[in-house]
Amino acid sequence: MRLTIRDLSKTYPNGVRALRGVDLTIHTGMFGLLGPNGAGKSSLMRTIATLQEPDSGTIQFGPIDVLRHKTALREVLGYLPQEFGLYPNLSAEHILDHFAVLKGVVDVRERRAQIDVLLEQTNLTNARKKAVGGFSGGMKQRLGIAIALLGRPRLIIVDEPTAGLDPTERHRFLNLLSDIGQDVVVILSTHIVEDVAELCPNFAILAGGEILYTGAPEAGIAGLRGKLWRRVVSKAELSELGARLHVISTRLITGRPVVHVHHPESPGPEFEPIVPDLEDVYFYQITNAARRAA
Ligand SMILES: Nc1ncnc2c1ncn2[C@@H]1O[C@H](COP(=O)(O)OP(=O)(O)OP(=O)(O)O)[C@@H](O)[C@H]1O
Repeated sequence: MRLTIRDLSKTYPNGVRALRGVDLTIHTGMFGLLGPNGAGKSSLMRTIATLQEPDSGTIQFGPIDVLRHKTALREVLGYLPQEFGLYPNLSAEHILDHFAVLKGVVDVRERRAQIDVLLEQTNLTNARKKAVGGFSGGMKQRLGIAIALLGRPRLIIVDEPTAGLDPTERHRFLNLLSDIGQDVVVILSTHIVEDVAELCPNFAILAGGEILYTGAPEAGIAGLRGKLWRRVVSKAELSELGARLHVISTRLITGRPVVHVHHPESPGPEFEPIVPDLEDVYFYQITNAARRAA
């Protein structure tokens, strides 16, 4: 199954252009959608999930024309939104049962079987009878993904699922996602570059409602090889450097600013070459778009 998005645009009534001619082709497996706050990620996820209408454009999932046949899409969709509420007094098992009915899993035995498998997969079997009000953030997210997986969806959308999770829970969640993403389309929307680097064979960078890059992480990294340089600078030098060179990021390392610069050859003897990573790809694309717009 393939998800094809063409020329998708959305302007909210307050004039914010959240999506500007988005084109994306997403194949089976894990696909990362990276972007800063306000990039338009949730707007895109909600539109694919048929929860809001675009102004123009098309979305095709396999044989389904998503914007015309919303019910057909919903039947194959598992969606974990950025924020979701759960009745605190109900048990995980009870909540899953409730959502399974809503998803159309009407046969009791089939429902029980799916719930057992999902509780096991999300490591919640021991907590199945506990009220979810007492669940940790990680447990709630795992229950969220279990709910999203009910009814065996073919398209799974998870919107910023690891925000607020501690490293152990984050890894547990990411491992779970990568297990799921073998034979279905999984879109992981996030502003955490590491999540994409660890999991996604393909990804896109969205900013200001536009796709800035789409491809494999390694291809993005290869495109920067030999063109990135670093230097420790004084705080006073920062703005002068920024005016002269394409500074893609500034990090404080033990309190001293270290700049990463994009340049076809060494910008000077004080600079040393660096091996690019996905974070550099992300910052390069974001700053490049800002420079084009300036
Ligand atoms: N219902 C709405 N009405 C008006 N503006 C909106 C609405 N929803 C989102 N926006 C605006 O559209 C832009 C894109 O927002 P969106 O939530 O899609 O981005 P995002 O990439 O998911 O951001 P975040 O990572 O902060 O959740 C932002 O400027 C946001 O303020």
